[in-house]
Amino acid sequence: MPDLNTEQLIIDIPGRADSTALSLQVGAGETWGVLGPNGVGKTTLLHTLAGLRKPRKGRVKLGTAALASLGRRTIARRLGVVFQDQQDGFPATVLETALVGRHPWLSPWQMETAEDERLARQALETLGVDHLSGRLVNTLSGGERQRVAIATVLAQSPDTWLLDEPTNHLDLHHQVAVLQLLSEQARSGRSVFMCLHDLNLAARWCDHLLLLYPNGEACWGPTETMLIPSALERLYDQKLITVEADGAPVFVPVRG
Ligand SMILES: Nc1ncnc2c1ncn2[C@@H]1O[C@H](COP(=O)(O)OP(=O)(O)OP(=O)(O)O)[C@@H](O)[C@H]1O
Repeated sequence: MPDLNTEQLIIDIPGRADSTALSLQVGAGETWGVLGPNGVGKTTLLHTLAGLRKPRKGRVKLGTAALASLGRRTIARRLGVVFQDQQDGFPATVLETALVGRHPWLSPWQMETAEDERLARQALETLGVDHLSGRLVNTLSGGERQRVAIATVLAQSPDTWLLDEPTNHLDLHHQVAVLQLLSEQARSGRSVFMCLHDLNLAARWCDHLLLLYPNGEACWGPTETMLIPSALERLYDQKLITVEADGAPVFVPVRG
């Protein structure tokens, strides 16, 4: 039984014709990458999968249940979302922010317990931002904020992770550390579905890819079947050179 699936899903982008209907089955243990050029609808898709936007057609299901039939708390226990450039509504410390990840597991008006704090601190430590726990999030660097956002979802402990550009703002070491963490989450039976701009990171870390083309076409499947240089060149309107490194293809843009 896939954790997250879509049935003939068409996302709603105002003023744009219907794109290819997406019937995706994101299984437990799988890591999916969504690739496509700017403005193609990656974020809109992620928001639709999170239940934050209504599909134009079709539906999203969590397990056997239609997402639209589930309450926000149930969804929040099962789906964790890392948004692109998350803006904080009010000033909060790093620890308070990570504790928000525990809220779906509390009953209304219940205060966080010592165990919630332990889990939040542990998540901050995993992302290497525990030394910042007393700092206001709005004083952090872009990469530090991104790691706090990921730690918050780690503290939430959902079955399914949805991430919009999780490597944004991260240096190379932290990009790899975050992708490694997401792979470990998948290995422990969770599912991971993320938008990525870096084709090579996606090729290396994702076992499934969804390609969204500007003309509304889409295709998806196991990564090795999606890494066809001509298809990737058409995706980005960019000539590529393919080389092999560490037993896997690496795509380098042609200069000029
Ligand atoms: N509320 C809205 N009203 C009108 N158009 C919108 C709205 N929200 C998004 N769009 C448009 O929908 C399209 C898809 O946007 P989306 O953010 O999903 O793209 P994306 O693939 O994530 O892009 P990027 O790679 O630049 O992050 C864009 O052309 C965007 O301008």
